[in-house]
Parts: sequence; C-alpha cells; structure tokens
Amino acid sequence: MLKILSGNQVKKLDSAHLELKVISSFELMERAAVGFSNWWKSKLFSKNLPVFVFCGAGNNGGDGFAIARLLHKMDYTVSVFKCFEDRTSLSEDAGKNYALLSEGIEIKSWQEFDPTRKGILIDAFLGVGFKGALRSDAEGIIEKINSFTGKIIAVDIPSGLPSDDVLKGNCVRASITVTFAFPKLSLLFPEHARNVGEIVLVDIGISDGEYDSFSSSFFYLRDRDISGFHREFHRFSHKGDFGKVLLIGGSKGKMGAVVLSSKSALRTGSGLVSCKVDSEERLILQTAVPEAMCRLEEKIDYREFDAIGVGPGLGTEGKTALLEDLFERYSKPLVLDADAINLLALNQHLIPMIPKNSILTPHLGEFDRLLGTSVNHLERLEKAFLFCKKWGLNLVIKGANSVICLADGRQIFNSSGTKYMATGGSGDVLTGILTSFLGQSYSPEQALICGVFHHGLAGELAGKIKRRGTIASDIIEAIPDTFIQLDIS
Ligand SMILES: NC(=O)C1=CN([C@@H]2O[C@H](COP(=O)(O)OP(=O)(O)OC[C@H]3O[C@@H](n4cnc5c(N)ncnc54)[C@H](O)[C@@H]3O)[C@@H](O)[C@H]2O)[C@@H](O)CC1
Ligand SMILES: [K+]
Repeated sequence: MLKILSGNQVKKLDSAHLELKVISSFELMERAAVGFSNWWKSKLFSKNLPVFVFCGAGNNGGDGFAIARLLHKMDYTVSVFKCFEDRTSLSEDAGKNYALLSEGIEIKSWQEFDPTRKGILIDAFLGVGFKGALRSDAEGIIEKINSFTGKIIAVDIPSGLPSDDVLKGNCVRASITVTFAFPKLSLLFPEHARNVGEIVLVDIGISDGEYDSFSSSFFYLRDRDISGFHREFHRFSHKGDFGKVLLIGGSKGKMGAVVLSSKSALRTGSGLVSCKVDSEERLILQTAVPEAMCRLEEKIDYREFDAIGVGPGLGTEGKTALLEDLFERYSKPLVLDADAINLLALNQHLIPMIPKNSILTPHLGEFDRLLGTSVNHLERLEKAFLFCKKWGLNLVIKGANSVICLADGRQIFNSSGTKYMATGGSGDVLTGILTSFLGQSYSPEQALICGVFHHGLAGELAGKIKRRGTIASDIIEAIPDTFIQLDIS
C-alpha cells in the first residue's frame, strides 16, 4: 500500500530519492511532466482546443512549464500564463523549464487571460509548497482561474488547497487533479470534492521501499495491493472452507436490505448463507434469494457460524436485547452495520461488549450519530482513530474514498469506487461482502482491505454500463467480475 506523506515529508522523500537514484531534481520534474502528458495522450483531448497553462514561480509552476513544452510538442496550441511578476525569482528547476519553453508557445501574464475563451486550463500555480493564508495577488489569480468556464485540470493539487489540512480560504475548482507519486491527504476529504474532482495518480518512479523511513498512519489502497491479502483455495476446498455465515436483519418494510446482503455474501463466495429475519417476512427472503436459508428459532446457537453480519434492515425498535445477547454469546469479530450502529449510538454502554476486532461500517450520518458531529473530515479521522484504538475495533467510514480505520491506528483510503454507487442498498452489499470474507477465514484486516476494494470495483464495473441508473443489485451482479479483473481464483 502507498504511504500518504505530509507536504514536508514530500520534500525529504524527493531528496532521499535524488541521492539514491543519482537523478537530479530536474529529471524528477521531467518524469512528473512526462507522466502527466502520457495521461493526457490517453484522454485524447481534441487538438482544436487551445491549452492554457497557469504557472507559479515554484516547482509546481516548473511542472507546468515542462507540461506546456511537452503538449506543444504533441501539436497542441499552448499558452503559458505567468502567475508571478517579472522580477520574481523562480525556483531553480522552474527557471530551467521556463528557459526551455519553445518559440511557438505564447507567454502572457495571468491578468491577460480571457476566461470566456474555449479551451482547457491547466492549473500549475501552487502545489504542496503552498503555506499559510493566500497572499492577495494569489486570491486574484485563483478567482481568475475559477471564472474560466471550461475544464480545469490541476497539477498535483488544486492551487490554494493545503496538502494536509482542511481548506480555509479560496482554492481552484478543478474537474480533474493529476497528482504525483501518492494522493495528497486533503485530496481525499469529502468537503474538497468540488475542488479536486476526479483523482488521477501518476507514478514518478519512487519505489514503495523509499517510503519506509517515513512514518505515516495514512495509506492509499490500489488494485495491485489486493492479491496479497486474498486467501488461496485449492482443488480439495469444500463448501465448509468457504464459510457458513449468518446475516441478522430484515424487518417489515426493510427486507430488501438483508436480501441484498445475503446475495452479495453468496456472490463473494460464501458456502452457506443463513438469515435471521422477522418470521412473518421470511417469504420475501426465501423468494428473492432461494440459496439463502432462514433461521426462525428464537435462540440460535451463534457459535455454529464462521461469521455474522448484523444490522441491514434490522430496525431499532425492541432490538437492543438482540444485540446484547449476540455480544454475550458470540466472541468472533462481527460486522456491524446500519441499525446495529444506530443501536450502539443509542446504547453506548454496549460498545465495550462488542467482540474485539469487529468491523463497524457507518456512513457519514451513522458515524455522526455514533461519535458526534465533526467540523471536518480531519476531525472525523481523529475520532475514528481514538475510537478504534480505545475499543480494539475496526471501522469503515463509507463514502468516496472510504477510509478503513484499523484497530492498530492505520487509516487506509480506498481508491476504487464511483459516484454511481451513491444509491440505496450499496452499504448492505458491503456488509454481505465483509461477512463473507470473514466467514472464509480472512482476518478482519484482510476482509476489510479485500471487501472495501472489491465493493468499489464492483460499483465501477456496474457504473460503466449503467451509469446513473446503477442500483445495488447491479453492484452485486458485478462482484464475480471483480475477481476476474483482479485475477483472483
Ligand atoms: N515528489 C513530488 O511530489 C514532486 C513534486 N513536484 C512538484 O513540486 C511541487 C512542490 O514544489 P515547491 O515546493 O517548489 O512548492 P510550490 O510550487 O507548490 O509552491 C511554492 C510557491 O508557492 C508560493 N506560495 C507559498 N505560500 C503561498 C501563499 N500563502 N500565498 C501565495 N503564494 C504562496 C511561493 O511563493 C512559491 O512561489 C509539487 O506540488 C509538485 O507539483 C515535481 O516537480 C517533481 C516531484
Ligand atoms: K496546482
């Protein structure tokens, strides 16, 4: 997994890399610009659209000059808009790249930019070196950039966004951010979504090992990380190896939730799925999911099950005793979602009874109910960290770039997923996936890493076909394809 470093650590990482590989900082900047232009090539942007590159005086601006040069070479019509006075001294590498701008590239001051022009704007004004409050001239530049009506692509980070903190002032509103080496922490906060847009990660050749000497509790999960966390099954594996799981949920009017969870557990590979639902409602489940069994007895021996997921469609009325009884009679890690979390929010005295290493999967509303409202995502992450450490529990903060918060303090941002997953029942699908992996003897950490990633990937695959018409059932149907895509047998 990629470590997410702070802005200050980036500088140290760069110099360590430069020493180790004997490459100059200028070459590293060139790699970033080449990575950007390779991505640009893959997007097939029309050559009829002129490109406006806003460049600052630091290395972010240096990236911009190099990108301008490379795009000009690719036959785009490129103009550079300088976001600095003529007397300003540029960083060394920015200066070198400025001098390399070729003849066909128009160079103007940012004040001369006409924001009503058609084209694509590249924001290479400020990068991770931006500190403190914006200077007044910078405010004007950012307003000018934001008055542009076409597509804005940010280089490394939208100008004005602090790399490790929440936004306090003005900031470029990009529709795409092309970031180098690893996503900067603030790119992953929901409150910055309007500024960051889609995140594209460009590798600049810094190996995972070079991050080792930097401490960070934040990580970024990519597709290449997943296979190492999966369990291998063999020719003689039998139904029992794939786990016997129980889903507790489903009440009058809310049976769909447990239908979705049980289907997704089956699609994730569970050998046997049983459900404990309100008995009058059982026909809905048995018709919708014939592969699942209903357990209607009052006192189930929970120990029969390899894993249990509780909460989808459960309701809260009169269900506290059920939760308490479950905590008393089952000691393996549970998956707690939806109404199970709402019950915990209402009955905080039950929290110490939750089996250690269990997984809670709140969306932002459930998170706030459980741990109180937070002023921003940074505060939410801190609350999650303290909660997980204190109780020895794991938690997923669901949303774009869902965060897996582990009991040991690590917080892992997921890279898979799509806006099309913002649909009813999407969370129930995750509960089914996580319970299924736990039942297949995955550790909670393995189940979380694989489960959250596969869930996002299934959403992406479904979203590619169904776009805004994607529903939770489409995500379930795409689960098998995620195993194919990641080459997991
Ligand atoms: N490993 C990496 O991540 C690499 C980073 N590179 C680029 O280098 C950037 C970092 O470069 P630098 O450290 O030179 O910094 P930046 O270029 O991000 O920022 C420095 C500039 O911001 C201005 N500035 C700072 N605070 C300000 C404020 N409050 N108001 C107005 N202006 C302010 C400074 O005057 C200076 O001109 C990265 O974001 C990335 O684009 C790449 O070139 C190569 C590799
Ligand atoms: K920028």
